[in-house]
Amino acid sequence: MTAQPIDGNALAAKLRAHMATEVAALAAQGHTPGLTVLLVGEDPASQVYVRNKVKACEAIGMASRLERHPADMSEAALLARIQELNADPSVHGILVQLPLPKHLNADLVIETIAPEKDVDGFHIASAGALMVGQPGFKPCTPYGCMKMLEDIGCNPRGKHAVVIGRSNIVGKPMALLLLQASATVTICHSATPNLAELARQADILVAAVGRPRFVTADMVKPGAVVLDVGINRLPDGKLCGDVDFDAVKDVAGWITPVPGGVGPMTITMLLQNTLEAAQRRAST
Ligand SMILES: Nc1nc(=O)c2c([nH]1)NC[C@@H]1CN(c3ccc(C(=O)N[C@@H](CCC(=O)O)C(=O)O)cc3)C=[N+]21
Repeated sequence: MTAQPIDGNALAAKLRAHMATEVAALAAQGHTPGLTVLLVGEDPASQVYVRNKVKACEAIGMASRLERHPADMSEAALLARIQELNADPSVHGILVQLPLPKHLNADLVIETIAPEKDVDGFHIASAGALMVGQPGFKPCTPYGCMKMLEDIGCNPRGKHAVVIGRSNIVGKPMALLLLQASATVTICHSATPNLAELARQADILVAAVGRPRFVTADMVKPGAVVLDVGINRLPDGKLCGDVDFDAVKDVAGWITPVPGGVGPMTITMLLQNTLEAAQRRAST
């Protein structure tokens, strides 16, 4: 059996084309959706990601601003800048690129973003809303994974979903979204003794571990949907997921590649959240 690839670039393009029409409608009313990305320091990977986000905004007609700040920016200055952006009506979404330099308290920085502009979905208010099923911004990577399931016609209801990883930005919100969609959810992590055995029971397997090719073919149930959230840079410079794609593709029913899978969907859902922030603002 050969798995069908889930083309994140194609789905992203389809969703972005639809969003572009909504952006144009808002712009015509004088509410061009605006995203401001704050980059502190010069981490080379962050530079690339941030540029991709800004380009993606511009491609669908959104206004995006990239603010670069020096690596030694003080916490007080960063918090003050976020407060200014909170008060700026032309800014609908604020994204502070992570990781931040060590001297900055990332939790405090994120909690300073106004929840209605938290398009990353990282604020405690967004996490809490997701936890109790109230409206709020969903973290972009798990949100994008849910869109991919929808696109291939995979309804999680009654399925066993296994999430490997328990981070606040992927594993935990992914599990909550799957639970909300009525899956039976298992979360595995580094202290799970029978991780391979649990993974093998998954109808939907989400790998968010951060270790290249962690999920091997023997950990996958034949026909399962495998979503690979990992973006690992190998010593040769190539990108590689958390799933051993070449082996797992012969077992799974569906599989996301890396690159070209979940990554482009993460950026797409950032655009979606920014669009929603602008729509809410325009209707008040
Ligand atoms: N506040 C904040 N929000 C984030 O969403 C955030 C962040 N900080 N810090 C860094 C990570 C990383 N991240 C990626 C998103 C898309 C791709 C992506 O589209 N990757 C392409 C490949 C790009 C390449 O070739 O390098 C793909 O998978 O096809 C990658 C990485 C968002 N992050």
